[in-house]
Amino acid sequence: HKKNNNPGGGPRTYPLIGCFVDFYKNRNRLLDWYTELLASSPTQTVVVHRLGARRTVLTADPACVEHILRSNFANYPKGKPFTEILGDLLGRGIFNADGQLWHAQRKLASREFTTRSMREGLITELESETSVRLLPRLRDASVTGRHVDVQDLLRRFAFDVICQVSLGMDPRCLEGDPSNALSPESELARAFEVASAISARRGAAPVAMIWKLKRALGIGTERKLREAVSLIHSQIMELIRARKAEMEKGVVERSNDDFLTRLIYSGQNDELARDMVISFLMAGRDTTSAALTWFFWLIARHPDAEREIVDELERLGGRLDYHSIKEMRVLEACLCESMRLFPPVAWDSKHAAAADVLPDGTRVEAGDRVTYFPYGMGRMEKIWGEGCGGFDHRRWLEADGSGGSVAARASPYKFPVFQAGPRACLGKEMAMVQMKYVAAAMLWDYELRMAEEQTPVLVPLLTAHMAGGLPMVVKRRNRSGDASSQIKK
Ligand code: HEM
Repeated sequence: HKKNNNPGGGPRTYPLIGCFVDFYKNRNRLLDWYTELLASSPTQTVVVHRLGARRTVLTADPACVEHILRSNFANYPKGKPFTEILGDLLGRGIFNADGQLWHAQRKLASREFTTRSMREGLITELESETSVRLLPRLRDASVTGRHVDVQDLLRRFAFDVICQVSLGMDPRCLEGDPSNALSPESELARAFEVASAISARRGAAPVAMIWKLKRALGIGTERKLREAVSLIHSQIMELIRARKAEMEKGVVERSNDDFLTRLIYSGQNDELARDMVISFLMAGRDTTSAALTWFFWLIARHPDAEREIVDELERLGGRLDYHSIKEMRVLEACLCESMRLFPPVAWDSKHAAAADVLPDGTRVEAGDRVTYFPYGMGRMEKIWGEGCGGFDHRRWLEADGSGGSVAARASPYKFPVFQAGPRACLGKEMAMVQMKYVAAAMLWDYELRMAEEQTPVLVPLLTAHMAGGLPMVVKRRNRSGDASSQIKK
């Protein structure tokens, strides 16, 4: 049932029925199955036709990825099939917009990400969230011996931070006992959880008609989605109203660190401001926590790499200021290596506006879904060499000497975990700073080991979720010549 219908050495095509059977057989290991298909394709691209589903071109070829994301960017918008799926939650926000609407928001948001106040606001927020909430949790666990679900901890942490940075509001997800009821603010976190999980399931549904029908009838998961979205909308609108009132009273400064306040000052209409911050929350919420969850799992299995990270932190005097964070090269290499193997966004799709031919000869038809696949690319021997399925952070350090960023060392088209080209992730620098800060703070004081030997399963929801969480045992670290275990700021 598999035929190479491109005698010039182009990609294999997987036609209707055979593929459907294979798809069903591999439904619980789709990422690895697609990786195998791509590795055996002559050009690391495959075309998948599945009964009832849109024709999909899936590629792990850096030249094709560059073509889609940069050279012929205009032909590969997200497209209606994508924006429809997330539209109820994200509205017209940057994450879900194409064309002029996207371009205008991109310009506005890019300015925000380069401001010093954003950077300073982030570091201040990381300092307090880490010292007041995160580290005390680990200290308790090290004393009581209770296991900690590191994935849950990191997700709560990330939600608190992104809400502070984007909304100037603290949902207190990581506060108090984890078994306690959520604060009213973190009802927002729960609503986001529900809305993004149901939206992700819409994307994975074999036939779009079914969720559309359920939406029209207002039943089942679609009703839950509508309720969650309505809670998110009303909480953020309420926040906008309150912020405006504070502004009128002169209680809030124009230079406030959060994105929402600056959007209001710039004269955005309320609905667009709401949609923009929702996109930021979506983009910044589960991505860093997904990356760090897989990082901690890998590091627990590679004590040599962990030792090198801690040695580097000791050389930097345990400092966590912006400058020291930039200097953490071994840590950055370990983070890049774990994102190579477990990218937070495992795959990402565009929809072709017009017919096209990719650099490897694959023909694209108008309306095709065209997907680049960071998960498969990280495991392609043609890209990373033999044995690339294993963790080896040194591959990122070998070319060192330039003093530049470790992450910048691989072409973004070969390592598109933050996407690449005009629509590349706006939060990349912020994410790297945050992940380095959190990993350094945790590893400086604590050793984290698996509570039980497990081979975790990656569930590619909107981000790479670890099924069942990551239960870990926490032990206080004995550092060489350790006088003080406090983080210096
Ligand atoms: C490890 C962490 C992160 C990873 C791997 C990551 C990855 C990505 C990817 C793959 C995209 C493209 C998605 C698409 O177009 O479908 C994206 C877009 C975006 N990311 Fe990130 N991201 C991370 C963290 C963040 C953070 C912390 C923020 C801050 C709010 C952020 C803000 C954005 C924004 C605003 C976009 C939309 C850009 C546009 O459409 O022009 N990201 N990110």
